Amino acid sequence: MTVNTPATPVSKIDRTPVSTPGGTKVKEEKIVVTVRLRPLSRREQSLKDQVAWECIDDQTIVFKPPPQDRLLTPASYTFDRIFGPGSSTETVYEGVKNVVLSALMGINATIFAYGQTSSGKTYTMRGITEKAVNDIYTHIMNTPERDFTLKISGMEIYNENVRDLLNSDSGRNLKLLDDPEKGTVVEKLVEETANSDQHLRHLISICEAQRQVGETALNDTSSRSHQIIRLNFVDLAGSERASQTHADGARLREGCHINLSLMTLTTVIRKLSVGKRSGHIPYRDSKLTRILQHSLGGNARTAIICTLSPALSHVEQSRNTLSFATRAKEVTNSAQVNMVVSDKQLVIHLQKEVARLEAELRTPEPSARLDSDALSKEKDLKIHEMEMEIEELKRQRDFAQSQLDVLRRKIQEQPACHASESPSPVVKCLSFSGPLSSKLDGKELSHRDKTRNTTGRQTMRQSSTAPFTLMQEIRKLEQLQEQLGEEANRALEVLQKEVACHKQGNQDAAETIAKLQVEIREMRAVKSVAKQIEVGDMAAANANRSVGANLKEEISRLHSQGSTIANLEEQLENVQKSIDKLVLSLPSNNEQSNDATPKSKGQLKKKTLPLSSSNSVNRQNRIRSPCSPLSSARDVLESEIENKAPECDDNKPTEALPGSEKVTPAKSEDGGGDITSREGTPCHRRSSSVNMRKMHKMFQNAAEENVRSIRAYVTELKERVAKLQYQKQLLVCQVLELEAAGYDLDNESINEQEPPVPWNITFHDWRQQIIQLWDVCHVSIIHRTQFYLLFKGDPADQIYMEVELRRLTWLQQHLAEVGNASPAHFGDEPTISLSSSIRAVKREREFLAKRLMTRFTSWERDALYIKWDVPIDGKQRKHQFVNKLWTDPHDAKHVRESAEMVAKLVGFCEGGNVSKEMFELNFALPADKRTWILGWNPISNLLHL
Ligand SMILES: Nc1ncnc2c1ncn2[C@@H]1O[C@H](COP(=O)(O)OP(=O)(O)OP(=O)(O)O)[C@@H](O)[C@H]1O
Repeated sequence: MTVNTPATPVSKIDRTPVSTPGGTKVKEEKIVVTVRLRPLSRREQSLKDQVAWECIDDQTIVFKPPPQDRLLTPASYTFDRIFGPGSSTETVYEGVKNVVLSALMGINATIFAYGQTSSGKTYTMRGITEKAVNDIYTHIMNTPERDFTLKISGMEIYNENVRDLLNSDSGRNLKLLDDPEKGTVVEKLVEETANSDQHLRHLISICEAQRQVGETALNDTSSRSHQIIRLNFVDLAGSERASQTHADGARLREGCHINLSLMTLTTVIRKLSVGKRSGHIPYRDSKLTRILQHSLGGNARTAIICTLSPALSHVEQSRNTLSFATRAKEVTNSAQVNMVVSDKQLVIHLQKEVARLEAELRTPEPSARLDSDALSKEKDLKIHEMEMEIEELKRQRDFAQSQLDVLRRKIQEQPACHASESPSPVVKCLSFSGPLSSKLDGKELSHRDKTRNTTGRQTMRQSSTAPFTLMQEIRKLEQLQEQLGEEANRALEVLQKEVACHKQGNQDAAETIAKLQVEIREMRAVKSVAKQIEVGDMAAANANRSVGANLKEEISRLHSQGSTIANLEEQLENVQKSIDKLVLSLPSNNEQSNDATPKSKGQLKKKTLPLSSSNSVNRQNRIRSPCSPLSSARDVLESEIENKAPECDDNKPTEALPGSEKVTPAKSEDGGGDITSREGTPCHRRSSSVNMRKMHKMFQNAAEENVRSIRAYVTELKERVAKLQYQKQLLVCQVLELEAAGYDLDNESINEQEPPVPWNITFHDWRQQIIQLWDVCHVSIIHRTQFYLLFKGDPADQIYMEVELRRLTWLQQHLAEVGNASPAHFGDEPTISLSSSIRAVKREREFLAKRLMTRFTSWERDALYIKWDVPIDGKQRKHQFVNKLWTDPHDAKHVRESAEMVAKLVGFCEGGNVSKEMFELNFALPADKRTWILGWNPISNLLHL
């Protein structure tokens, strides 16, 4: 519920304090956070769910796990007020009443309910609204000396579209505009004047009736949109898990939007809770946070009512809600009295304002200077914002990764039979089937190695999960993938708008733009196909069939999706290329230099480099996703190995970029032409002193800059989609291996599992196996070097280690089968034989010998020969030297030193400029033997050996 004081725009008062009877003192205060625990619902009771929460006093709520759930730890939380299952809505209202009533003193006030679906938000907000209307009208009646005009507007945000609840004819997607005076406004939103409390109630009931409501498994009348009644009453849609709501089709899509905007709300709250050092606050990432901006850390008093279900089955969601509430407690708002002025005061104030504007018009120069200062500040701000955005993206990625690790650990700790409802982590399990040859090319794995191998495999098999857990994993990953898809769509929408802006007055780029638009359209088409497949199949999988049968279906379904997703990646790649081309072809790059100090040719060239907002982003742009058939990693590797000057110089200062001077383009939500300012930036006064030409140029620069940031975003998305796809593939392989190992997929019973082996032990075990397999399979020594230096035991690397071990084991088996026979063929492509591998390694050594001559001085070489026991007067010492590298897999020191030496020779910096993701993991199912054998990028090809 948000109550804005009518009449004077808030932002104006923010900038220009006037003396008012209430004063303009800014009062800093924390958001009021209360929690309401509802009783067990009938549905929960019928499912024999248990109460897991207890309100031990007015401010403390405690999680009490039932005795049988020993793994769950008790926890206690404290808030401004806690309302137990027996509390009436009237009592809950008392907890927030002060905030509501402050609206009558001229202060913006917002009350909103937050909680998972079916936790009681609508139930609570209805009551709060009713009570607030009563109190507001009581106050109006008791203050006859003043005239009150009460206006009401109602909107809902449904699937990121804003809809007017009081005017159903206004269309399904109202635009959000950045009004320099009022902040974010919803275009064409109807404001009705309420004549009486009855009329107000009637208008509120119209809003209620218009709102999107749908049935889910958890709530028969689940709100599918966020409702904001500006008077205003905010009722958010609840966060939800598809696994629990059994949502599919439209419901699932709604759920994604709901979760996305709630995620942004959470991010905003989290950042605000850290205080000033949190930097950029991503209000603009969702319409909900954009509209509620004033209520979140701004000029408003805000109360949040967090609603909880007491059920044990929802404990995780309840904990999330409470952690949101804990963060929210730390957020400080700066509420101030907006406007309680008499007409006389208003006239005086307006006269002063007119005088000030007249003075400004008479002296245009200083004001122009002011503008330019403001612009330069904005430029810095924009750069800072972008850096923060990148930080945030990285944080999200790391967070996802750490979540994955936590889940992994959890599943290892839990007996698999507990995994039925809770989300299951991706469990890495390897179980090898089929006979493995231990004899290759005269090299035998020692008895110790064989034992170790067996132990390792047993360990991996013990950590195998039950099939149904794997299936849940697949589902979860698919949901994540769909969310990413939605994000990609949003990025593309923004991109399309930017492209539309470029169209004007940028004829050279017209062709590229047209192509880009076609690509964007195509990409959307691909995505929707992918989505249809997913949604349709998820519904099918919901049928109550045996887990084994479902798993098999999942596998064939994932197979059928493979090409669609590859297509999607390809399209993303194309979009990215076109953006690059577009940026390169922008005429303003040259125009801008006319304005500034003349620059050298080299500097001008740098200006056309694609995207250089940060080193890491640039690097990502050069990275191909791990499981993609396309690879730009190849380019990276080439440039690094050959020490070519890279095309993009990450370290160049951003001053070289066009568009670093910042004014956010004047545009509305759909790319229209209003002149606007960005949130958090000072508003621009319209003044005759503004140099239109300069403005135009700045707008164009800002638009270009946006295109660049979108490009970075697309890159990030691409990487995330790829990783997800990769994890999915891994799961499928696990299922196949379970099957191959004779696991009865139709039988859900799970063998007793032994305690999990700590990752560091597993890591050393796997790495040793990998090193030995490299040796017996004669794997590229450059590849060994890269791999060895990159993967040093970080739990996040488990997936790479696993794939490598899996691939090498297969390769070992394959080489044992083909032996020294001439290369077998799969289709038209020759595959690897032992002799071809040996030849390839030999060529690599020759290449390294050459590098030895160019990379080291003769003095350094002599020192190396002594260290590596190469006779000082021997022949072909360089060859003798390189032939000693990577020859003893059992000597850890030798392995490490070999890796370091090869890294120096080829120019890899340890842990530095080589990214893990650059490994082109053509992770294919064992059935597709060709790609499986080729596995990692055949590095010798890159070196043209
Ligand atoms: N405090 C309460 N006491 C009794 N019943 C409640 C309480 N809170 C909620 N309920 C009941 O629980 C059900 C779900 O509540 P409600 O629709 O308000 O949830 P919600 O959080 O708004 O869900 P959604 O996000 O799906 O819209 C309703 O039937 C409602 O009547």
